[in-house]
Amino acid sequence: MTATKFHSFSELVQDRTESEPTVQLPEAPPVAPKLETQNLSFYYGTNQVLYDVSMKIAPKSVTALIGPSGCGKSTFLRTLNRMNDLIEGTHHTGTVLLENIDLNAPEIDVVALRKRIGMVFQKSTPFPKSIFDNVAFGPKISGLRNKKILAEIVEYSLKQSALWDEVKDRLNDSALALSGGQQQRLCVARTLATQPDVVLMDEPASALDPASTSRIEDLIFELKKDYTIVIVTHNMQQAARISDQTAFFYEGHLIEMGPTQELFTKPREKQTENYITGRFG
Ligand SMILES: Nc1ncnc2c1ncn2[C@@H]1O[C@H](COP(=O)(O)OP(=O)(O)OP(=O)(O)O)[C@@H](O)[C@H]1O
Repeated sequence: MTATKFHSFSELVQDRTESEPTVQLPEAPPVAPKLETQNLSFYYGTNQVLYDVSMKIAPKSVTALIGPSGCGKSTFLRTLNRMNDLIEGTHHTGTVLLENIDLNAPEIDVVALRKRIGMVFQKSTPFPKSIFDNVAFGPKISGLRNKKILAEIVEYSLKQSALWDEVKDRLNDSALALSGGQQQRLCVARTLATQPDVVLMDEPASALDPASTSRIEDLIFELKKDYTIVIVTHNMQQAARISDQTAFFYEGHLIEMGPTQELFTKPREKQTENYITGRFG
């Protein structure tokens, strides 16, 4: 009887590689980014506030932008749907791409662009109109007049923004009678009514009480099934709770970006670590 020869694990691996050619599994195809910035710099007059920011944002994900006050998070967010165009004396260098299309190319229709990349602001700003008319506003100014379709869009958008059950019996009441948290969800509905693929949110919960904040966070989590979401937040716990990836900005530079859990537990850069451990900011 021949004695069995025991191998160490590394020998076994070696034996195997020597005797059989290894089969390379094909790599999973990379997901094309929904949005991408390449070497994006931004200036208010001569004041440069973003420096060579290159970022890729995956579709149907939540990306949180964090960093101390004044580091350029909101400015960066606004470059993603050209909201900065509305501020006089600004300019940028570098490129912003939506599905590989240059957003700043001369042929881009900015109004159409802002429908595809909608925005929700820090303070909810419903119009002094009915709940229905607030949500129907975008489709109406796009020329939609069919009442049945408008009603469907309003219902769909209010359902997606988790407000429908609370308002379905009073769609003709003034939007200004809603609570702060409801008004913010109404503003989300108003944005969704224009059927965007991307929703940008600039501190959407900062003016809300904890219960309303939690509803907005749940809503963001639900919305990422259908939309790509980029959110500016001062609240690191919020970023950790709701985002798939987090980007840390400091003094206009993108210091680090990665999967949220990794960035919060194993930051690669010292500045990120100092910020998330509360040493500054
Ligand atoms: N409209 C503007 N005109 C001139 N400078 C501006 C304007 N908006 C922002 N800035 C400047 O650009 C820099 C970045 O501001 P930004 O608001 O993008 O930062 P932030 O990280 O979002 O800050 P915060 O967290 O306080 O909102 C700051 O120095 C700010 O003063």
